[in-house]
Amino acid sequence: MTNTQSARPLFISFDGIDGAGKSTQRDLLTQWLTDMGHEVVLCRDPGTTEAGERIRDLLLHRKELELHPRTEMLLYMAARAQLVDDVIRPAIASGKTVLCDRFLLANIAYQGHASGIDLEDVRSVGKFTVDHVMPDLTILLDLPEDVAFPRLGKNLDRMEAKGVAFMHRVREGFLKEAEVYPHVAVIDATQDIETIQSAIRGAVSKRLEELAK
Ligand SMILES: Nc1ncnc2c1ncn2[C@@H]1O[C@H](COP(=O)(O)OP(=O)(O)O)[C@@H](O)[C@H]1O
Ligand SMILES: Cc1cn([C@H]2C[C@H](O)[C@@H](COP(=O)(O)OP(=O)(O)O)O2)c(=O)[nH]c1=O
Repeated sequence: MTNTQSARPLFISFDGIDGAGKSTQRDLLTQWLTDMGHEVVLCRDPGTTEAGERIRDLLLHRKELELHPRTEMLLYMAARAQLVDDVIRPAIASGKTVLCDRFLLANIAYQGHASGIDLEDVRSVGKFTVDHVMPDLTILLDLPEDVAFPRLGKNLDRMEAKGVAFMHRVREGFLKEAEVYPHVAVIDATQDIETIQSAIRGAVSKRLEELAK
């Protein structure tokens, strides 16, 4: 692979159930991509923009507010629309590589598969929301909920507080979606941090090669 090919800008999202190790792996991948010549922009969904961070606070930390599943789904979408327009699209346009903690796939798994919103509704609002900006690659960190849950500590946010049975449905949802959602690499996240990172680097290299063709 030439340097030009390896530094081709990419949009990569990380997903998986809570406690899967997304932030740990994203930080390690940032280092590797930076060494390869990528200018990396980090973001999180929901969040990153000022509006998005306020929506995130409402969604995850204002647990006293009752949110209907449709409201919740739309708030995640609203935060994402702002993130796409303010951060992701401009970063891609200026040749930067974007690593995003979660993206549309999480909406489909959490609010669709696990909370019961019609999947076609989530997909169609999602299509409108991302407005053609989709990840080149989604890293899906897969592990059983009873391994991930104890990693979460005591202060559970609104989604984590839904419990282990909910996380089981989220995991099943992610795995089903991996068969239809574009360019998902499912990585066994029960392994040690270095082994997972090397599997992720393998998936990124493979995708870079495909895109260079
Ligand atoms: N492969 C792993 N094995 C064991 N513990 C891990 C692994 N990856 C991450 N952790 C730990 O699990 C916790 C959650 O990891 P984090 O990267 O914050 O996950 P997420 O961003 O998916 O919530 C952290 O304490 C982290 O050190
Ligand atoms: C993007 C997105 C996230 N979520 C949930 C998944 C997580 O529980 C939560 C975001 O938290 P997360 O990204 O796991 O951050 P942290 O590591 O700080 O807890 O929001 C949805 O339910 N739908 C969505 O569309």
